[in-house]
Amino acid sequence: AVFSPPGNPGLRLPHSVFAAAMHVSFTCVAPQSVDSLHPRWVERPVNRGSCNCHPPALLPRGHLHSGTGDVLCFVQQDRGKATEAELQKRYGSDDVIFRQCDVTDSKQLEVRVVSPQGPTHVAVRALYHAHPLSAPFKYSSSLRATNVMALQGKGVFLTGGARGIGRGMTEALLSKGCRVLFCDVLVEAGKATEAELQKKYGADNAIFRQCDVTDAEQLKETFQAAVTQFGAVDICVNNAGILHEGMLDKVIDVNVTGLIRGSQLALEHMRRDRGGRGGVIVNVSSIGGLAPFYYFPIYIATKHAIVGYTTSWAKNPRNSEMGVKWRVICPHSVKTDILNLTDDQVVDLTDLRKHIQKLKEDKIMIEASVFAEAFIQMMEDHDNDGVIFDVKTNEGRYRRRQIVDADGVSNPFMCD
Ligand SMILES: NC(=O)C1=CN([C@@H]2O[C@H](COP(=O)(O)OP(=O)(O)OC[C@H]3O[C@@H](n4cnc5c(N)ncnc54)[C@H](O)[C@@H]3O)[C@@H](O)[C@H]2O)C=CC1
Ligand SMILES: CCCCCC(=O)/C=C/C=C\C/C=C\C/C=C\CCCC(=O)O
Repeated sequence: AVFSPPGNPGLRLPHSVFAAAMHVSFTCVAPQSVDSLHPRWVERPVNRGSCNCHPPALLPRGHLHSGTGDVLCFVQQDRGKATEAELQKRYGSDDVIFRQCDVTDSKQLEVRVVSPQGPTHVAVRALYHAHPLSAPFKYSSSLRATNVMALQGKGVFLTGGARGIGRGMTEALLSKGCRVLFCDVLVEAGKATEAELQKKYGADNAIFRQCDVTDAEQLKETFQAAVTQFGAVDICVNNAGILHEGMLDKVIDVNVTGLIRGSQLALEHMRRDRGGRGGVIVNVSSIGGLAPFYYFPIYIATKHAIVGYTTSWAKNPRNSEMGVKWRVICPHSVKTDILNLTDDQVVDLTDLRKHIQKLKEDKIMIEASVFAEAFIQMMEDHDNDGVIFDVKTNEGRYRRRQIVDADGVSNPFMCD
């Protein structure tokens, strides 16, 4: 079942109704400028057996899927082999495979573009077609039976976005075509981030509002501002958090109460059974929400609370009726300002500093941008209820690790 879009008779796209019934997702990529005109793109046409068609060497790492076998085919044997070697080093030899194949030869395509991993993959018929406006243009259908959530055009509300992980996630979401209203108590940093992001993604798409998540009224107004701005909030990321063992009430107010209020606002707004259009609520916990660490017991307690709260909602049997998904993220260590700790903030700063130093030396501590890439993969991979993801250090990708419980925990996702 195929149709050709008006004005582009050479393109044959699968009919979406059939695609949904078969649990197969199809992607059509229409590069127009930078990447497509890059000389390497022209020289190295790629036909990936997954959902994008950019040359891998130019792709941000987060765009490459992991785990279940991407098959690349190139016409040129030597270039294909070099790319395979480069990608296998990064993603493992089972994950990326090169086959020489001319996609204009349908026999070759069917026979060669089959993963040796067998039955989970099927050969795809890819169409290779010169786009009249730019460089070679092609599309391929996905080898994977995953349900990809399109982020393009989604309205996002995110707390604690002026810097660090929140800023990283904001920028990553914008780069996927989301429109983000992010808030923070840090006005100067918030405005500076807003100015930078607006330059890149447009003034209507990246919006900063000053807001303290511990102030229920302010939080409600700021959430409402996002709804007004975007028409609806589809994704709510409760990320704001602090670490200070000397400030019991404040830490609980920000990390737990503020996050729960943010989740409640989002749930009420998104619920399909109450007129909303559904959505995803993402709460930022920590690896310290899953295990004890003696340096900051109060902080750890709040992060356990976040896991408990979010996973309890994730277990609600009415989630599909409400159209709301719950995600809890548990990073290990990400290079941000939260690391700039003073003596009164933790139990044993001298010892903790040694650990932090070691994490840096061992390259276990990751950049916020790398973390954000994996976050995007988690968001796009929409069939992942009950799955734990881990993020391989500084590789910016996640790997499905373990089904926790079929109807249980949504997505703790750990940077280990
Ligand atoms: N960096 C790391 O290694 C890890 C961080 N996390 C969590 O990630 C989240 C983000 O932290 P980072 O980016 O690392 O730290 P960060 O300190 O750079 O960012 C936190 C942001 O939240 C904002 N914020 C704090 N209190 C607020 C309030 N009352 N209202 C609104 N905004 C407020 C801060 O101003 C800041 O911009 C936090 O929830 C943190 O607990 C979790 C595990 C590891
Ligand atoms: C290992 C606890 C991680 C908690 C991460 C977190 O939510 C916030 C951390 C803020 C500052 C310190 C950052 C990282 C290092 C922390 C602990 C190192 C301990 C390593 C270990 O014992 O495995």
